[in-house]
Amino acid sequence: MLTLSEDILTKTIRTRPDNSYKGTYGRIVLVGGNANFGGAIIMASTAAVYAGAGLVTTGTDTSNLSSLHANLPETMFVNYYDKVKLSQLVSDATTVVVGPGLGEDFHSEEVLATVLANTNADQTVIIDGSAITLLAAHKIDTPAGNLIYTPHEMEWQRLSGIKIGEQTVEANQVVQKQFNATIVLKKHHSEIYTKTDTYQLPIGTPAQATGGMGDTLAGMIGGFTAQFENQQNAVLAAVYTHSAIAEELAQSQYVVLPHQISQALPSFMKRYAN
Ligand SMILES: NC(=O)C1=CN([C@@H]2O[C@H](COP(=O)(O)OP(=O)(O)OC[C@H]3O[C@@H](n4cnc5c(N)ncnc54)[C@H](OP(=O)(O)O)[C@@H]3O)[C@@H](O)[C@H]2O)[C@@H](O)CC1
Ligand SMILES: Nc1ncnc2c1ncn2[C@@H]1O[C@H](COP(=O)(O)OP(=O)(O)O)[C@@H](O)[C@H]1O
Ligand SMILES: [Mg+2]
Repeated sequence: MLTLSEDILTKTIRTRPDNSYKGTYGRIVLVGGNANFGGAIIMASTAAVYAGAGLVTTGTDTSNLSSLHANLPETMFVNYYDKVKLSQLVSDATTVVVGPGLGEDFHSEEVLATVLANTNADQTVIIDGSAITLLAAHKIDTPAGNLIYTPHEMEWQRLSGIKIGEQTVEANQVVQKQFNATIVLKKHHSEIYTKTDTYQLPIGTPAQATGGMGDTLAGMIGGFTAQFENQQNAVLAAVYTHSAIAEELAQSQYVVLPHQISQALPSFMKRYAN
């Protein structure tokens, strides 16, 4: 197993060319946030915007609209039950994040099926939270293309069938190959299983153990993959950045709040851009 290092940041984060515009930095759609978990998709969308994604749209329950825009006026909104609009948005996107706060009921399942039915092989699709749990429980076709699953250990148990105590690198690699996808297995010192290599994140702090921290990571992976060309490096750099910012904040804070990671992103990324 390879150890991820700070080098991945300078390898990935690019100085923006003068002659560029918002379309240069990706069109990302984030789908999730039912009436109870609106915060999750707001945090994910915030992370995507603050990581620098060019055009961001949030597909969520209408009850989340005013808090979404009060927190994040940069994002656009679509009612995720509007099948026609959601399908169009997803097919026009470069990058899709689905799952944060989506919930697991019949309606959540329908929204997930609509999203996955409209993705295409040119896109990067990040599957997080409830979307992982739903895929583990129901027969929903997964699309071709660059799929990135971001499970915590219990979500990985549900999806892979490997019990938490038995999630060895070798066992996880076997399932990663069957999925032909990238797996970001989140825990203390998360592991990233790509199509070619396995990496371990050597940083991170229990100050990150708070609800919404993974939702924020999903949005960051979306923001990084939307902008940076090498998709594998973009995932690795997002995972590293998430915990590097947390470690910096934890030097003077007992707990690090997910939205604080997002707020620190523009200045943190500027330090590594080249
Ligand atoms: N503000 C919001 O809107 C928020 C919305 N959220 C959204 O909620 C949705 C559900 O996601 P979820 O992760 O909260 O619940 P679920 O998938 O049932 O997993 C929990 C179960 O797994 C177990 N477990 C074992 N190991 C574990 C590990 N390493 N890490 C974590 N859990 C571990 C754990 O064990 P226990 O804690 O009981 O010991 C428990 O039995 C999802 O869409 C998410 O985006 C949240 O982000 C919060 C903020
Ligand atoms: N003790 C810890 N050390 C390092 N990172 C942690 C620790 N606890 C949680 N994290 C990180 O916080 C995030 C939690 O993700 P997740 O469980 O999906 O949260 P949520 O769904 O509430 O947003 C992951 O990136 C995980 O690696
Ligand atoms: Mg989560």
